[in-house]
Amino acid sequence: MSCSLLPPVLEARALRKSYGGVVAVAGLSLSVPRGQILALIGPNGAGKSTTFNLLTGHLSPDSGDVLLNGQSLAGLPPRRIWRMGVGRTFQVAATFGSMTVLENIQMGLISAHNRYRALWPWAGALYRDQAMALLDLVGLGPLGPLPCATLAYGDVKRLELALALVNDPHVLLMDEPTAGMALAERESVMELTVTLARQRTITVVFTEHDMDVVFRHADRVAVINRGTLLADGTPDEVQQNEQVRDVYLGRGATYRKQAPDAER
Ligand SMILES: Nc1ncnc2c1ncn2[C@@H]1O[C@H](COP(=O)(O)OP(=O)(O)OP(=O)(O)O)[C@@H](O)[C@H]1O
Repeated sequence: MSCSLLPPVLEARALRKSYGGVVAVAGLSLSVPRGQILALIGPNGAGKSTTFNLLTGHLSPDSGDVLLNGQSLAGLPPRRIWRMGVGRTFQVAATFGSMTVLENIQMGLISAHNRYRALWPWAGALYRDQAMALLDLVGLGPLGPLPCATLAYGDVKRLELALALVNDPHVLLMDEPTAGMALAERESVMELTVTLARQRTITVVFTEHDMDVVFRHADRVAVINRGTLLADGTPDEVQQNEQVRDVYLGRGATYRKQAPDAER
């Protein structure tokens, strides 16, 4: 996908953030066009999570700005940014274990529609059909009545993906979406994410330590090192970048856009 011809949905402009004496993000600029799937990679401590938290408003930059569809998000609280269409999933899934799978999605929809005053059990009827449709979308329809705490880890990540869709986001930020999963599960969750993102033209930015996942699914890869962009381009360009190979990927590594089955 060509980056330059499409207008950016999300833009980071010269972002800087320090924690005391530690400079975590050191003047980072990045522009993400509509519908693109961008992987943000880099060594431990490079500044990926801090960048994510700056993009979602969970952290305020020391300087610089974040723009959504050209509008500055400076000073806006995370909830407001979420309402503007920036969804997020976390490294550790955030769900209510004591509620059923279906109720979790209903709670998300109630929150997205600002219906907080609706009290359970009366609220149990609210947004049921929409919640079921979202569960079906991520393949969890039959598990709707189960307590969330009983779900397998991969299903919790699917539930989290459905939860991220309750406010119909333009942009989805995913912090290590496949962390802690077995290979087959990683592939299926990532394929589902990409399929849904393409169907709904959602722009996805994800961090990931599994390079097979990154190079198989990303349209574009941005490499962060010491809080700045070391490289930014197509998966092939980034893979062939000498500096990236030295600092992060290693000299011998090659990753392909190919299904794991085809490699066995
Ligand atoms: N709350 C904090 N207080 C102090 N220093 C922090 C804090 N959060 C992050 N840092 C430091 O900022 C730098 C960037 O951290 P960050 O978590 O953004 O990197 P990362 O690329 O996400 O790392 P990882 O891949 O290990 O998750 C690191 O040096 C880290 O130790």
